[in-house]
Amino acid sequence: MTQAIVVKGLRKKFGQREVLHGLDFAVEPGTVFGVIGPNGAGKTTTMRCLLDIIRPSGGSISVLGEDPRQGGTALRRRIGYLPGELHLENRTTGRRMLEHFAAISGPVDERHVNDLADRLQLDLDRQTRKLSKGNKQKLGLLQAFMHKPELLVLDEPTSGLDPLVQQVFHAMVREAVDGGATVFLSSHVLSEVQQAADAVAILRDGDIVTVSTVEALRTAAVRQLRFNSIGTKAHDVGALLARVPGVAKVAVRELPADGHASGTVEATATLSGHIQPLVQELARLHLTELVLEEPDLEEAVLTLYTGGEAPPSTGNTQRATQQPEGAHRA
Ligand SMILES: Nc1ncnc2c1ncn2[C@@H]1O[C@H](COP(=O)(O)OP(=O)(O)OP(=O)(O)O)[C@@H](O)[C@H]1O
Repeated sequence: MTQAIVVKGLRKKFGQREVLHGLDFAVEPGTVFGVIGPNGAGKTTTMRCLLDIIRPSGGSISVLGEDPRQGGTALRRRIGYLPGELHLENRTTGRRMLEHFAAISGPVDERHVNDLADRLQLDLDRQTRKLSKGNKQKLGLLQAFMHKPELLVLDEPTSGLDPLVQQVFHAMVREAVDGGATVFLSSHVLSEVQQAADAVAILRDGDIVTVSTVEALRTAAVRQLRFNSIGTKAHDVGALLARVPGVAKVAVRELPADGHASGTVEATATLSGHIQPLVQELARLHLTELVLEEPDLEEAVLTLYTGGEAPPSTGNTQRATQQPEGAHRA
């Protein structure tokens, strides 16, 4: 099947300043692809190129099998777009505004619009100028989803939404994907995309640092490990931990007898990578306590933003994108 989006060597200059330095990525149809990166990384610029709102300075783009520069209105109708900053006409209602968008985007089932408005708890008959930031965002989402497009391009879709409405949004994304649509969304925080995305591209200063699954990020992230064991010398526990791949910062000590079984050894360490080798080694010990914390994915991504080592890319991703050659820059 044709990939929903293929981007090769995408460059964009504003004046003399290049802000996208040759992006490569591909998005499989029927998947959710998240782009995360700090402010100014180039997420919005990439999306605008996909929609032919701005023209690339180099490279090639294919969206739903077409060059956006050639696709015109027919291609645009197949796409639902939520811009980062939605400009609303002030003297109108949400409903009027949606009618105006529907005239551009093609036939829209009114019952579907009302259903989405109900789920998002959005009053379509209010004046748009009276809408709060969150309600404006809901209106933006509604205009992106209402014509059931094949591709949704969503710039920071959960921005300004409260947690309950974010859940509604995630359900809408799942339903769209179940119906065969592809979703390309951006965020500056991982927690917003990790729930929805099959694959995540991390963008930093106009370069893709890595394309990875959330699962791969989780595996690469650092977890804190702490356990107590009895019947083994501290030295032996230290030696055992040293054999486990991905274990670092090992500290072992024998605890004083008060409050603990005599000969209790406390160990702390960090683990990055797979858990199984650690579990195998720990099975040799007599543990009385064990804590392996959830990995801090935000921390893992921050490391990538600031120039740390990239996690393994998704050569093995089934539903999501392949790692295109040249896209990996550690
Ligand atoms: N029209 C423009 N003219 C000049 N520079 C621009 C223009 N649009 C974007 N830029 C610059 O391009 C870079 C990337 O901006 P972009 O808006 O794509 O980043 P972003 O990742 O979407 O960030 P944010 O989360 O803040 O929206 C920034 O340095 C920005 O200042």
